This record gives sequence, C-alpha cells and structure tokens, in this order.
Amino acid sequence: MSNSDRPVDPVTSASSNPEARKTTLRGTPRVLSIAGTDPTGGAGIQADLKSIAANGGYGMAVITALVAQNTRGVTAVHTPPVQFLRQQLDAVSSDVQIDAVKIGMLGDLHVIEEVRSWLQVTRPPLVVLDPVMVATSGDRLLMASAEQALRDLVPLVDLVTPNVPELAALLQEGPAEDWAEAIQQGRRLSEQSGVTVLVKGGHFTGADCPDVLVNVHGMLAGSVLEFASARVATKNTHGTGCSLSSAMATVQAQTGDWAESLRRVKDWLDDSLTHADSLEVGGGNGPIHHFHRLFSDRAPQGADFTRSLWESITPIRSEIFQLPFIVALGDGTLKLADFDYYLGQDALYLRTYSRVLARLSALAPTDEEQRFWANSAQVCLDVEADLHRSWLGGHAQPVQGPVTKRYLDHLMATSGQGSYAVAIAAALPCFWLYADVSERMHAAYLADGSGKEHPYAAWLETYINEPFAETTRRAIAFTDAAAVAASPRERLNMRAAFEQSAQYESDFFDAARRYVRV
Ligand SMILES: Nc1ncnc2c1ncn2[C@@H]1O[C@H](COP(=O)(O)OP(=O)(O)OP(=O)(O)O)[C@@H](O)[C@H]1O
Ligand SMILES: Cc1ncc(COP(=O)(O)O)c(N)n1
Repeated sequence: MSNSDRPVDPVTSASSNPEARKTTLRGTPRVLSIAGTDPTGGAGIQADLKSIAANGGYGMAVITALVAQNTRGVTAVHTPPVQFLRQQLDAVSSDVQIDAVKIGMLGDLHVIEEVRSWLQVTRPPLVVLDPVMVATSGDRLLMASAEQALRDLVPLVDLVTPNVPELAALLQEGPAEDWAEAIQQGRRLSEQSGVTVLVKGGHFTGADCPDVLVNVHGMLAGSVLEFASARVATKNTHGTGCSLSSAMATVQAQTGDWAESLRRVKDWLDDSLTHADSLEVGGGNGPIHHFHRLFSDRAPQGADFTRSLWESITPIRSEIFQLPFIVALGDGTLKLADFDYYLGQDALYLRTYSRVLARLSALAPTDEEQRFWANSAQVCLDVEADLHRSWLGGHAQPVQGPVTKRYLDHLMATSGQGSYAVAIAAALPCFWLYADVSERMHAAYLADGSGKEHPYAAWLETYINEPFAETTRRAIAFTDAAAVAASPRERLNMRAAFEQSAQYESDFFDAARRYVRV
C-alpha cells in the first residue's frame, strides 16, 4: 500500500442523514459516478471519469442512460431497463468499498427511484448530486415528470450543485436575475433540504464567475462562503458542471472540508477551462481540458519545446521591431552616439557571454556539444576583438550600462546553477533573436536599395551570414534535446530563463534611448 492509498482520518460526513455516516479520508478515493454518457467525451460519465482521475481518485461508472450527443446537442436518449441499472449498482457495491458517489443525469422517475433505493441500502459515506436537467445545448436531460422525484432526492445527499436554472427548478421558483438573488435561493434550498448547496455562477455573463457554498445549518465556517474567479473567455464549457461535481466528490473524500475542496477544484477547473481551446474537439461547445496538468509535464517531442518558447516571446519580438533604435538603425537615421553606445555595450556583453558559453561547454552532455560551445566561446571573443578594431578603435573604454549588467548577471546566475538545460535556455535568445533581427533588417536594407549609401551598411552586412544561421539552428536543436532530458521542473525553469533573456535582448536594443545623455 502506498502512502497515498492509506486511509488518513475518519471524519463525520456533513450529511443531514439522521445516522451520521463516517467518511474515511483517502489519498486515492474510490469514486463512483452514476450518470449518462457523452460519446464525444466532454460531459456525463466520460467527463466524470477524467475529472475523478485528474483530481487523484479511482473512477468507477454506472450508466443511467445512453445519450447520442456531441458538442452541438443531443439527438437521442436510450434508457436501459432499471433492473439492469440495479445490477450495475449492485455489482460495484457488492465488491468495492465506495468512498464517494457523484450522481449526474438520472433522466426519468424510475431511474431516480432505483438510485434512491440503492442509496438507502448502501449508504455511501459521501454523495454529491449534480441535479442535471437541461444540457448546455438546451436539450432536456430530465423528464419534466421526474422533477419532484429529483427534489425529494436532495435531502439524501451531502452536497447538491445546481446551476442557476436548476436551483430555481428545485425551489419551484423563477430563475434568479442576479448573483445576490441566486445566493438567497441557495440559502432557501439549504434551509429546506438540510444539505450543503454549491450555487454555480457560470450562467451569469459578468467578468466574474463566482461560486458559493451555502449551509444554513452551521456545517461550514460561515453560512455562505463565496469563491471568486475570473470568467475564462471560451465557448468550450461543455461538461463543466459534471466535471465540477465529480471533482468535488473526489477531493472532499481526500480533505473532508468542503471549502478547501472547492478552493482546490476551482483552481483546477479554471486551468482546465483556460486550456480548453487547445483540444479542438467538435464545432459546438467543446470540452474542458481535464488533463492539462499531466500534459504540461509530458516530455516534449522534436522541436516542440523551442517552438513553444518562440511562440511565448511573440510580444517581445513585436516590441523589438517597434523600438526607436531598431527603426532608426533600419532607415539610417540613428544618431551615431546611440550606435556607439550600443556597440560599446555589445563588446562588454560579448566578453562575459563568452564565459557563459565556456560554462555551457563544461556542462555539455556530449562531445559534439562540448566542442560546439567551446568554439562559440572563442568566436565570441573574436567578434569582440573585431568590434574594437573596426568600430570602437578611437573610443574610450565603454562603461558597463544598467541593462548590460542585468542581462549578464542573469546569464552568469543561470549558467552557474549547474543545470545544462537551464543555462542553454538562457543563452539561446542571444543567438536566436539576433539572427532573427539581423535577417529581417538585412532584408529591409536590401529592399530599400540604399546600398553603400546607408550609414550603417557595413554593420548590417556583418551579421547576416550563413554560418551564423547554421550555428543558431544547432543551438536550437541542442536546446530541444536538453528539454527532452530535463525534468518537468527543469523545463519550467528553462522557459523562465529563456523568456527573461529574451526580454533583456529587447531592453538591450532600447538601452541607448534610455541611457545615452546628449
Ligand atoms: N467561462 C467560465 N470561466 C470560469 N469558470 C466557469 C466558466 N463557465 C463556468 N464556470 C465554472 O464552471 C462550473 C460550472 O458552472 P455552470 O454554472 O456553468 O454549471 P452547469 O451549467 O451545471 O455546467 P454545464 O456547462 O456542465 O451545464 C462553476 O464552477 C462555474 O463557476
Ligand atoms: C450525460 C450528460 N450529463 C450531463 C450533461 C450536462 O452537461 P452540459 O450542460 O455541459 O451539456 C450532458 N450534456 N450529458
């Protein structure tokens, strides 16, 4: 038995049931979902199983109804005989100790009655009811004739998670028009049923998407506990209610504290909504990304890692091309004092950058990389010497400016940590952004036809050369290889180091504007 499977602590279930049931907290709770299906995997049983697993539980499933649906809507519902539903329920409970139950779509009166009877016999320690009535698409998932039976089921559970229209239907009132009214309705439902109510704010349209836990019987730290969160701008919210309720059942079986459970679940749900669009499932309201955290830990393949690094600095790249220094260097109007400052700082930078590349050579995991970085360190010193010969000859020794200092401090610190992967990610923007900027500026210089007339022609011609482009390509490939070998935490540090260096590259081009006094 691993530590995570060890029973943690017995607590009294927050149920209104007369005989208090004991919930034993477990690292990996065994959670049963009783719900309908969604063959596109976004809602119902399929969403529940993903949600339970994503939140650290062992998921089980008993199917109430087979639903032909996709992200656009429901086309048909097939309800197997209730005797078969009971056989499924008994098959699970006669063998497995259930730590928590989540109830979703029930569909009709007979199904509700069967589930009710099973609950009364089995008495699971923790029950969460998502009173599913209508899908996001507007299709009914509960027959109108079954609404009263669903209301009668509420007092048997520990937590009920209605959205705004479901809350109104459970109370037989009109839907709340604002959040304050929804909270009042939550209080009334808790008062009437004796259970804890999680009122969900997803159906309002404001910038916030709050949820509230309500228990007017003193079972929470306050009768109304509100959990604020910003609304995620996505239409892919199919199955959020299913996912939330099954996650709540799972996390509550781990923590025994509804407020703590909702805090953790909302944090996870927010991230799942934020990453929903990347799944690209269906043309309607697509699913949320239940496993985004697991995927973000997955080792990247091929050039995936550097591609995503490059995408992450898109705003910095646009910023660079709009800097007055770069615009003026391109059109030849740059003041000589600014250019001199830039070159002086570049020479100072290269001297220390060469040491950073030498550290990369010392850390390199392969012969090829060791040679590559050692050679790059030497080329760096040659370029610095060239700068002094060709441009800086008659000038006084430059004084290190604030941006140069910050950039070099960052490179020395990251390369001094001993992680090859992090050091290479920090060193890469100097190659990659420089190659990108010089390539684009050189193309613009050729296009405007000023040729040798351009005051900075000699400089613009220096940096555009195929060997430098090839060196950059190899540095990118080595970074991808390092990312594959790195741990998930190291990859996060690589990303942070890369993004920080990219920002310093931009600041470096802007330094003359900030610090040259004329
Ligand atoms: N766009 C969003 N951004 C952030 N959170 C959201 C968003 N939409 C819904 N939520 C959250 O998702 C959960 C489900 O809320 P909602 O009110 O949509 O329930 P529901 O209607 O039962 O869900 P479903 O979409 O499955 O029918 C709540 O925690 C809510 O705050
Ligand atoms: C089987 C089943 N259960 C629940 C829902 C509600 O989810 P949503 O409101 O997001 O469509 C659904 N569509 N299908």
